[in-house]
Amino acid sequence: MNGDGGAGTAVLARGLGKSYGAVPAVRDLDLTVSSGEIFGFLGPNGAGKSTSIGMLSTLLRPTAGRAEVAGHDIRHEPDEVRRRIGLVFQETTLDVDLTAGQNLRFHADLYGLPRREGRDRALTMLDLMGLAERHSDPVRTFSGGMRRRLEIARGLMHTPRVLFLDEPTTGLDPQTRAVIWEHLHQLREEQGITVFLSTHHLEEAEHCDRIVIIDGGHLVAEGTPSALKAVVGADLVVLRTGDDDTAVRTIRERFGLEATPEPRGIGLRVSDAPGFVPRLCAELTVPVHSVTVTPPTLDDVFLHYTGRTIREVDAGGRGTKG
Ligand SMILES: Nc1ncnc2c1ncn2[C@@H]1O[C@H](COP(=O)(O)OP(=O)(O)OP(=O)(O)O)[C@@H](O)[C@H]1O
Repeated sequence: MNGDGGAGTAVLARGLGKSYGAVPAVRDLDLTVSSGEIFGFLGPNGAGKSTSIGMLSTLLRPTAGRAEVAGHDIRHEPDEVRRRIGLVFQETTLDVDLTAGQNLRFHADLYGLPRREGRDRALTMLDLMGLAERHSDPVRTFSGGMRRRLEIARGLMHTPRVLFLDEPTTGLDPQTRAVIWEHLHQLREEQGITVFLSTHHLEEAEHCDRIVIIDGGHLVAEGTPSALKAVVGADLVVLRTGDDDTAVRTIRERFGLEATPEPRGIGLRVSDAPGFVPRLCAELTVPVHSVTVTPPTLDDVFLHYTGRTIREVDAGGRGTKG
């Protein structure tokens, strides 16, 4: 290891940034990712996720700061970094006229793997990604999920220490996403590889050991998904009653809490919903048709730090705060 990250550090960034002309896309990024972690970059469209992965994978030149990946400096030792990383992009880069095995062997040739080693590694990686029996089939016959798994298999051909995945399950249905995640978890177990991914899917971020939340090029929060949600701390309780006005008044008078209108009733945030709901129901004098308790989500965390939800930002285009 060349820098101050230590032997167990896979990715280290200090003050890393990139501007496109006068437009800052990523600002002052500090990161430490441990070897073997599944680490996620969560943020809405335009937050700076692809730019960050581009810099760490040596495809984009930073305009500020420094970073090391697998122990090598991204600016001064880009070849050393490239040898040790795998990359899976948002857009497919497979040759659909070739078979799965040919796509992988082509990659092995690019990395100078001996023929036999390339063939063996291709079989092992196809097996790991659940594609062994499709080895000799042309990629044009593959579903979207199979293509994505094949791209991951290809990214692993040269035994990288860090695998970068830019939005690995975008455009795939929930069931296919779940299959890909099974394979990513298995990959980490069996190969001890560091997985570094970007996503704007909240469910995807939940799979990560640790995430950073990025917005407008800034890191706004960092931690395990559960620790981040614990900061928000409060469950959402939604009530559907026979008389919402009376219910709101009772909640204010008895508990000093302010319930607000929700799409399906009235809602309030409390830190211990399982303990609170029975007391609430005992105090209410109006009919209660339903009570729903929702623990905090990562979108609540995003809202907590930025004042907007990821869904809102994505729906409104490439917005940034302010
Ligand atoms: N080549 C470029 N030239 C100018 N501006 C760019 C370029 N690439 C990205 N940007 C801008 O930099 C900011 C960050 O973009 P980036 O693609 O890194 O975000 P992202 O979080 O990956 O979003 P997405 O998921 O939509 O790709 C955005 O405001 C974007 O418009």
